[in-house]
Amino acid sequence: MEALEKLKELLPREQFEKIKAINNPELHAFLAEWIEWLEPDKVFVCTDSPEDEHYVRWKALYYGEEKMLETPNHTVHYDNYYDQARDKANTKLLVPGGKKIPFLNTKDRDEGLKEIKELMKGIMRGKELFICFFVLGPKNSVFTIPAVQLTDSAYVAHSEFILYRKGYEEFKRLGRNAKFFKFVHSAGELDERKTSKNLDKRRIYIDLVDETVYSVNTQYGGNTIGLKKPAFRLTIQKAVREGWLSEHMFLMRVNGPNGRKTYFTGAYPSMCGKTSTAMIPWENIVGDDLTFIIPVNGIARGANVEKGVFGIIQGVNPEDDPIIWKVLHSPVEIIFSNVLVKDGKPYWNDMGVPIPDEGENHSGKWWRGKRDKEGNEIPPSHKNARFTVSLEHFPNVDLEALENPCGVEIGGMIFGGRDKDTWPPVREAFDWKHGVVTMGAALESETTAATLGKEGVRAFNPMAILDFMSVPLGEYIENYLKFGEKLKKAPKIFAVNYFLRDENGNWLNHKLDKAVWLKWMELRVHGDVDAIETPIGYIPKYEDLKRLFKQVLNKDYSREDYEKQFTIRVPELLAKIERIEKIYREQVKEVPEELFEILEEERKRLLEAREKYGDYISPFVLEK
Ligand SMILES: Nc1nc2c(ncn2[C@@H]2O[C@H](COP(=O)(O)OP(=O)(O)OP(=O)(O)O)[C@@H](O)[C@H]2O)c(=O)[nH]1
Ligand SMILES: O=C([O-])CC(=O)C(=O)O
Ligand SMILES: [Mn+2]
Repeated sequence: MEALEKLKELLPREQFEKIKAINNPELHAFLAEWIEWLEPDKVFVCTDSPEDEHYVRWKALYYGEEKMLETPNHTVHYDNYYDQARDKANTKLLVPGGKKIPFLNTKDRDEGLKEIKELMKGIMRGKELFICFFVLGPKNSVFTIPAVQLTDSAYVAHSEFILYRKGYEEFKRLGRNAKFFKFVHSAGELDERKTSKNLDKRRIYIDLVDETVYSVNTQYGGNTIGLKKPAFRLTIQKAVREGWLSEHMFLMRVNGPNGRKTYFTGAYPSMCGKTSTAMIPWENIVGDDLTFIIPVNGIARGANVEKGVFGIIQGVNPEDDPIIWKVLHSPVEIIFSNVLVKDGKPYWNDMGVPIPDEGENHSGKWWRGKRDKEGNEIPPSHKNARFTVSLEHFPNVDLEALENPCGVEIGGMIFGGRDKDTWPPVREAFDWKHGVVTMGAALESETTAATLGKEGVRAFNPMAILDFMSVPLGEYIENYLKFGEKLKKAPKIFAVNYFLRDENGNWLNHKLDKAVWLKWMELRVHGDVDAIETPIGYIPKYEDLKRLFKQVLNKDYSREDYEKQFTIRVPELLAKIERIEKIYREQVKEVPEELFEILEEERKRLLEAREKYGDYISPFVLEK
């Protein structure tokens, strides 16, 4: 039977008409196949109308996946206690023959599709299926990628309305020409708290051939929100094939002297400061997690893939994050997830105000001192508890940049991670390739609560993207190196480290110091300040930072602090090169030879410097 005829049988008239209005046989076939397979009791097709969005929002409450809070438009959602982060082990790339690719979790495509189909057969009995259309990137632009989401979670659909641009009209406009991504999600059976129950059958399978992602028996956003991390695997593959960049990066405007606007991207692993950097007072946010960068007439132009924030709430306090704090306390549409709720108010760890001793949280009824099955004390909120809100509600959003179909010109690209002892707080690469290799491809960071598993382990995480990598790493890096050659003027590359510690484990920097590093980088993009040449790139001069600390933070910055922070730590840097080289030689294997040459040059520079100045080199010595 023809797909459209089948859909006519499967759907009530009103819903069918909405699908019929999109002239795309591939879409019809996909929907007919899956609606029949999932066996929902009810189907709702979302158009771009405010009524349809409202319907989804309402259903999240009606089905109990979200609850109302006291402030209008605020809701809370809980994920299962053991479903609080991305499940790396059960997230697999389906590739023909199950080809083993270093650092990628692959599975035979046929086997994977068979397994996921069996898990999903009839899984929506008794439930309502939401069919939603969105686009990645600004509408009607070189960045736009349409996507269709099927989900039985009104919470997931609701989150997507907050985070992505609506795409029903775009599907209608494109008709048969739409090349689109597909996402099929089911939260599976729910318990009495409306959280996914069958976590042993949690699976996130990415079909790279058919550009479709399946996610089942989970609700946590990182596993389920199709257009976020599931789509990211697909866009990385697409970007590498087509010669552009799809990155785990914030996008922000740094305001220079005399009204100058300079745009930066920044790639830091999950929970390592993208949101807190892009939200820093003084500057303007465009995006906080995912950026597309496309070469247009020799210029690298960037756009936010999303239009909202799925941000970490722990630690958000009125002093360090005044803007987020204010938005979280205003009556705009927000979903709080996995926070403590007492008398209709949300609370979270380290919020800088007193927190009640009991209430409801991700563990159910909670009291201070409560322990879980493993004997661990349960904090008020989960470390990976988050808030979901549209960027339009932030007073610091750069709306023009967010909506510009041509994106914005990227002046600088930053890499950073959780590194307690090796990299200085900020430095600039000698050139594109030096930055790509020694800052991007060599990135390491300690693991965090954004993924299930042990925290605080130093791990190789090139470009902060390893969790999402979907092509062989060597190909990804080659694409990066070549990208620079397509540009008349390549963005400057920088590396930052917010997480340096002293011998006693104390942070060497305050959370707001990054405001100064940003201003310095902005000046460097335009050649407005000199810098000190070191074996690992250019670092700031003390006088410039002293002036900027005063100007930006109204703080005195001492020579001692500067020296401690910017000392070139030769043994640690050499050890890092050893580790990275070994990983690329022995594990990744197929890598452009250039990567090894660039690492070798850096090693040589470090060895020569050690000969001259010793293991720990003060920046004042190098300045001379
Ligand atoms: N010590 C220290 N911690 C910081 C700093 N900046 C951010 N953090 C911590 O980093 C964590 C938050 O990182 P986010 O900015 O929300 O993370 P993100 O990179 O946006 O992560 P995802 O949304 O998971 O991709 C919190 O635990 C912050 O306290 C800093 O300058 N110093
Ligand atoms: O995708 C998520 O779960 C949230 C996020 O940004 C990340 O983990 O990098
Ligand atoms: Mn992220």
